[in-house]
Amino acid sequence: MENNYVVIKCGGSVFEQLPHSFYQDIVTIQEQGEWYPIIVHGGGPLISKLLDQTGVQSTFVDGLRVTTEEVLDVVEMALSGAMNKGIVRNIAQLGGKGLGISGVDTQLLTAEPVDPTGKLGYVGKVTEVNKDILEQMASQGLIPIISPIAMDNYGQRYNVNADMAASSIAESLHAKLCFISDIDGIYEEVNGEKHVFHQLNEQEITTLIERKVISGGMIPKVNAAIQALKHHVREVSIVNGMEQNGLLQFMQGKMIGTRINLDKEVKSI
Ligand SMILES: Nc1ncnc2c1ncn2[C@@H]1O[C@H](COP(=O)(O)OP(=O)(O)O)[C@@H](O)[C@H]1O
Ligand SMILES: CC(=O)N[C@@H](CCC(=O)OP(=O)(O)O)C(=O)O
Repeated sequence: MENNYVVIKCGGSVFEQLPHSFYQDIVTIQEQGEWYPIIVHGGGPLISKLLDQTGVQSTFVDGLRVTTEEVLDVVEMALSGAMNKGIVRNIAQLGGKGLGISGVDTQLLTAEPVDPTGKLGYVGKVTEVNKDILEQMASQGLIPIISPIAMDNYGQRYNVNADMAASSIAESLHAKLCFISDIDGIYEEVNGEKHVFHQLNEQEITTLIERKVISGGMIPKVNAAIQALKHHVREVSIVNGMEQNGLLQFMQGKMIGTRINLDKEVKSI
């Protein structure tokens, strides 16, 4: 029988504001034993801050950071260093056993360039996940905390968007996937007021991207969600990390944030 995994993607947008209860929810899920939590984190704002401090400009194409070797150094330092170990510490303070690794360790994530013409530089997309190592960690009561740096077979590093890394990992484990971000869900502004969509399907998402209602960092997130649902991921939602017990509500199947579906109907899981 297949194990039950939940991949929790923790966005850099919300990292600084995450309440204590967010980490407690993860430790609780792990202790209850029915689901194995796996954390994948971003850290876009920290990378941008460090690049600013070193005088290197960041440019984004459809939410993906154009990445030179110089940018890669900063990305790896920020993600596999400060961000990763910060989350490990927060989990440890609650008695959880977080093990922080990047996609480079144990060749967890193999990647190739997203854009073969080279316009995005060293931005990778995951071609293979070494899921055995995640299964071993989970079975030993460890919570994997993954920084989305990947490597190809020649040792070249890649900067992988954390939403895309989370979706590839969730696909390999046929997991549930929860994107923790800084918004109550995908919204549209109508007369200056934010209207949150509780559910969206692929067609609706395509229209919202064309209408530029969905933009920036939300583009890789929704594309990763759709990709995941097409490849064995059981359920995908975008949830505000500041929502008290938002993650537990997601696990209980409650309607929270924006639930993404391939078609109109919500499938029963
Ligand atoms: N339609 C939309 N609904 C909600 N957020 C959106 C939308 N379009 C763009 N965004 C932006 O996407 C951001 C979340 O993506 P991102 O900054 O990559 O966050 P994270 O670090 O959590 O992955 C929101 O803070 C918001 O600025
Ligand atoms: C290729 C690419 O864009 N990589 C991202 C990796 C970090 C990330 O995805 O962080 P968030 O989850 O906070 O957005 C970046 O360089 O910002």
